[in-house]
Amino acid sequence: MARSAAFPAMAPLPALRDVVTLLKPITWFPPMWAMVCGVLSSGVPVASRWSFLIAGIALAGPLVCGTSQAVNDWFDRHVDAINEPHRPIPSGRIAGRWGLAISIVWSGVSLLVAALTGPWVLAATTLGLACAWAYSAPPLRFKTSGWIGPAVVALSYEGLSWFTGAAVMAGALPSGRVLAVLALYSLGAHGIMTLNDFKAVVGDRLTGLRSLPVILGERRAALLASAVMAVPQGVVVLLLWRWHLAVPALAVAVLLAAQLVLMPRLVADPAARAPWYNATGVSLYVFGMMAAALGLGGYL
Ligand SMILES: C/C(=C\COP(=O)(O)OP(=O)(O)O)CCC[C@H](C)CCC[C@H](C)CCCC(C)C
Repeated sequence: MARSAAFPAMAPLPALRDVVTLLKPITWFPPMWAMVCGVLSSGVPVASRWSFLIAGIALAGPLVCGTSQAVNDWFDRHVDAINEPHRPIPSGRIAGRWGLAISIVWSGVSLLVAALTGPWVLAATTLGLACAWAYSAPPLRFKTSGWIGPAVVALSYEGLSWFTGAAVMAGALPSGRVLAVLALYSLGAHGIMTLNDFKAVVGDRLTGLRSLPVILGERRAALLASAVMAVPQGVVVLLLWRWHLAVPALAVAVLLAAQLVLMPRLVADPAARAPWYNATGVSLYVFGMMAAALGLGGYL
């Protein structure tokens, strides 16, 4: 008997190279960096907690962030067929339901590593995975909202990673100063996440995704994203200065001033220049995060 729809042929095993592409290593950097910022901002010597540091960085990057990318590509496979047809799932390199299977297995591996690392990390990982699935998967699919989607990513990428790094090192709730700075950088990251939406405006409009560039128009969304990135950093400068952390305050101020110089170029043509701004302005932003963390931890 020929294979029927009731007994479909098993899709071929994906190549390792395509699985790694699906997990998008380039996206792992922000949460790994935020985790390190959290660790340093706690002021607890890193040498005393090496094993946590390695597990925490692996969870923030390849494991939980990697899972979030696989989940996203699985549930976005129809829109990606328009916007990004070369990706592993729409191109057919990861065929059948392998995209979903990889998302589930990688979630399980993340939970296992987190459980072996400790209760704080397990709680943070569970929350991170819940955000990862809710961001892309129905019924919540937060990414369809231009406000809630970037907020969930910003809070989990920057805030949750920084919080976990600081909380585990200190073995307690981080200080009010650390919480204030991580909250401000999470808020600013909302603007960074909006930059990600300029490349997909056509497909998003066609498929009803209400990203900020779709609902506000590209120029107004770029202006808003610039303000959302800049204002929290300005508040960080004032707070650091108030706490007598003059060197980090000055460092963050100089890095912010350089971003303000770059922003008009972004606003002039956001669709074309968002990748350029990601490489320049956003890099300055993340160096500012590190300067603030080093200041809070007493290193600067
Ligand atoms: C998939 C994500 C962003 C990209 O979305 P978009 O649809 O615009 O994608 P494309 O441009 O590629 O089409 C990220 C979703 C992130 C998620 C909400 C949560 C991730 C959690 C963190 C990595 C936190 C880790 C915490 C740690 C303590 C374990």
